[in-house]
Amino acid sequence: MVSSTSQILENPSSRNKFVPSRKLVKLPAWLEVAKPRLIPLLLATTLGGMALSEGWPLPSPRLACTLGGGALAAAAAGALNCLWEQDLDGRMERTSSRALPSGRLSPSTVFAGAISCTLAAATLLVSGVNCLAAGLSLLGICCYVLLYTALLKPRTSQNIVFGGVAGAIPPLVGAAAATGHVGLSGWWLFALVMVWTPAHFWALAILLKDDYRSVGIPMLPVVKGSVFTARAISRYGWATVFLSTFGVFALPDGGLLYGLLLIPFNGRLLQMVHRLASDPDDLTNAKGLFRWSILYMFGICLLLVISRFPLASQFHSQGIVLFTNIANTLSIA
Ligand code: HEM
Ligand SMILES: CC(C)=CCC/C(C)=C/CC/C(C)=C/COP(=O)(O)OP(=O)(O)O
Repeated sequence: MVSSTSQILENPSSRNKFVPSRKLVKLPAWLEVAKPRLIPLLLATTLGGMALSEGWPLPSPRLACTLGGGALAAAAAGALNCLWEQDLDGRMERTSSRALPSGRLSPSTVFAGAISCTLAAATLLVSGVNCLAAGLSLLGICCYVLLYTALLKPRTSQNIVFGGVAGAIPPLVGAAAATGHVGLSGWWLFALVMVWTPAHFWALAILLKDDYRSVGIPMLPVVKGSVFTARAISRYGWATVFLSTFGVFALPDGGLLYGLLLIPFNGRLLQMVHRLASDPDDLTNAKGLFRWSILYMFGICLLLVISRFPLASQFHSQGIVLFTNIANTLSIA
């Protein structure tokens, strides 16, 4: 049975289904504005950027400073986004109960918290990691708040395609923390998060298009409709699958295990993308893809880390020998 978006939004319990952890626990206002539910996946992609580097595994103090600094930077970015959009959030069903529009926090308090988190992040990253990691984190904050939130989101239906650069920066921070520079592998994961973002968010935007339409935000489903958006999601879904396979070569070791374990993740992603493209008006398809998009990206980052285990390296070496022997046998036959 297909529910309309307004029915979904009017019924708070069904709305919570779209943002899985929403129903888990009511967060204190000062924590809520930091958008903490995004941070684990942002840190997972940071870890992925590290695992792709020769510097893996990082010394524990540097690892802790990178993840702590990244979390503080993401919290600052989330708080500044909430500050910038407090009026808009107050007019949208999904966000109207947030701390600023509901008056549970004052703008000056949120601004002071955001600046404090930014300074703490910069201090932690400069002292415990390096200046490149700190600079990239500050760039991430600027891209999210200025490029996406202020400039692109209210103006173009491609806002999340270009604004997605903000969410793709954490892998670069991880690579910079591991080696002091960003190599091709780090840019590969940056590109993968970029092409993953449309499937992740446009699936949610289909569910929330009435909400976005009511406040004049030109998300793609509002401007072009669900059918057009589902087709666009399909293109980005295939691009994500295609690009994800290059992780076999981006990894310094263990690429073979990554490539094998990647198959079910990509199979499920294509299945969810195809289901949505075949019936864009069935909101359960959009909800399922949104949820899977998050698990998918967590899965990719987990595979990258697992691929750096010694056992994965052994599996890779033996696999190469096996393939070489098979190729030699076939060339002789
Ligand atoms: C411009 C790019 C992006 C946009 C517009 C976007 C948008 C959204 C929105 C609107 C939500 C629902 C939030 C809520 O109502 O509480 C959400 C949820 C989420 N996003 Fe994204 N997202 C983007 C990129 C990312 C990136 C790069 C990541 C991590 C790598 C990410 C991870 C998540 C997670 C984990 C959730 C679920 C949060 C929860 O469980 O409450 N998103 N996203
Ligand atoms: C390195 C670094 C700090 C990078 C920043 C990464 C970051 C915080 C990305 C967030 C992406 C995101 C969830 C956008 C949604 O904003 P929205 O305004 O569309 O969501 P909303 O409507 O729920 O407020």
